Amino acid sequence: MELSKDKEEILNEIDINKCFLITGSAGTGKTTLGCMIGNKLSNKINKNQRILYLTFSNLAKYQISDRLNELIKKNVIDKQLMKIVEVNNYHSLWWNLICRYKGFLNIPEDPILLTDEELEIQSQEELENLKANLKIPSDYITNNGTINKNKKDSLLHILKGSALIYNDYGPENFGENGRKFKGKMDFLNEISNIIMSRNRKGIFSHNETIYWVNKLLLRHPNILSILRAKYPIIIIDEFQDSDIAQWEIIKMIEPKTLIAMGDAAQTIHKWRGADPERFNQLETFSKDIYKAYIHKELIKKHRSNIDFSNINNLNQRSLKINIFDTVKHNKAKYKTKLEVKKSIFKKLNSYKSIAVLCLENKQANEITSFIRKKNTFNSGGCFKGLSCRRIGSNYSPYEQAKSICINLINMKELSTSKIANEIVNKIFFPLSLHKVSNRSRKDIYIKRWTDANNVYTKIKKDFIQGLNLFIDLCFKEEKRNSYICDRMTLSCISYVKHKLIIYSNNLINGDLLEKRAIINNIILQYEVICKNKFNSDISVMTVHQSKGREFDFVIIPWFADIPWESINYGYQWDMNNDEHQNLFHTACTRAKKEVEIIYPKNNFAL
Ligand SMILES: Nc1ncnc2c1ncn2[C@@H]1O[C@H](COP(=O)(O)OP(=O)(O)OP(=O)(O)O)[C@@H](O)[C@H]1O
Repeated sequence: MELSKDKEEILNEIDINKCFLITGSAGTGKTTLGCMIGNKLSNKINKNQRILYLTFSNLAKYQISDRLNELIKKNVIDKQLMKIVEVNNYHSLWWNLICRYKGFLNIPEDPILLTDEELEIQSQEELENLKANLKIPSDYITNNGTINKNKKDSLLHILKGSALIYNDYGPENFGENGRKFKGKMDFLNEISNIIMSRNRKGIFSHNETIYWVNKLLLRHPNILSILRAKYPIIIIDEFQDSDIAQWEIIKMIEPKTLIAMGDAAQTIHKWRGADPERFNQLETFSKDIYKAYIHKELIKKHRSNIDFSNINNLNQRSLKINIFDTVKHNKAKYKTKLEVKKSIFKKLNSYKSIAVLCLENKQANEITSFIRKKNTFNSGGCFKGLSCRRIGSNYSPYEQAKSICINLINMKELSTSKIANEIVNKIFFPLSLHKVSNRSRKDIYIKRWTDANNVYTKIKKDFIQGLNLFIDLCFKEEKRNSYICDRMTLSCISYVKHKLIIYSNNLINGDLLEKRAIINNIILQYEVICKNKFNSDISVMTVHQSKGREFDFVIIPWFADIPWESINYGYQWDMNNDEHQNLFHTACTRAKKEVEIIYPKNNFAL
């Protein structure tokens, strides 16, 4: 890989005890450069230390691991780097710390993380209790005594954990979500107590983990020192999206060398506290700590020769439909889905990777089902069903299977029972296998726990039979979430199943490194097979989930200033809102070759 001059300069200058801010627009190679920086600094740490490559979400974590693998394959970086660099996201890092140091936090049980569904049920119940005890501020209650429908979501939102950090750092620092609670500190305090008592029983949601890590590090300087010693070098990707609480912890760790990378134009988490002001805060912080603070701007774009941030380079397709006419909204939706599928068919053979990027999950789910289904028309004729991946969905077997493999690589001990635990936890996360009492879960969860426990026991007794049971449960989960199991899904799961069986046979012989290499290979082959087998790689996701990814062809459906669902409900593109401008910019710049935007006549969002 040829290095542009700007990157060469950075790699020459990079050294320990320095703080770097590397900015650059989409596709200028920030993530790639982060991997190379890790490579350059790898000889500056000892064998017990790690370079922490920190990012935002699970999906972004996989992106970085993929990039590392790619660069190893191209011999740009050393393959030993996989063992030196720990790629992690904020949430997992916090969660690992809580699990490891639970005793210091007075958390008696083995802590468990609630699933989204569990958290929803739990917070609904807590909201009802608050209402029954007249603890909800009057402006949330309507004249007939019910909770205001529009405000209910924000109440549930703080009950799901955010109240703790709003209470600690001030709600005004957490974007639109937090600002709704400005001036309501007593109420936030009340909710924080509810959440804390839930946490003290060992039950958590991701949202409050950062609060506990903050307390842990403030109260136990020795733990902070351990962390500081373990991660002398921290590289942060997508720095523009970190919130104040995340930034405070990085400042506390105060790594010897800090490298932050970002692009203000891709700030898409303002609604929850992201702020490009972080760039200035980094500079201020670095002054007293580091030998040097260096800001570099990457200029050369590698992803594409076309500037997709320029509206003139986008193909715009107006649907012959006027939403305010006699036409039903459902018909508008149907036409959009049809248009998306038509575009995919047209480009299937020209482009290797195609992505449909939506504003919201619901839209992405509907489009996924439509693409996977066979569609027949009244006028005769039909569209056949196509395999496509729904990236970002919690239970997508494709992502599940891949994350299982990645987790296997990261496992310190490799034993059958570890693998069993890992697999079961992935699917039935967070139902802790030994700790869940019948009283602590509703019937449906007890049922799922029983299923999980069966897989666990089976895998320990007979690995292959256990895996079969696991695969069956994957399908069951897939159906529960009403995604159609298509050829791609089936093929992915059975491929991983097959490879895991081979892997289990290898468990008997070979050393740890060899085993890790085997799994590493599985992931690479898995990706290649999926792409080759289905000749085109079609994925559907939200724009948020597409962060850091790239595709030959990007389709943005329903780029309209009215919501997808109906004109009174749902989420709509609002290009007067700078966060939406950034989202649109992020979506368009995922493309390497072509972008197509589809919208109903007269409702183009720009
Ligand atoms: N020095 C280089 N030479 C050639 N190609 C490169 C180079 N650096 C990066 N690329 C390629 O350019 C593309 C974009 O790189 P990368 O994802 O690292 O950019 P980025 O700045 O992190 O993008 P984004 O901000 O959109 O996430 C990738 O396909 C990568 O392989």
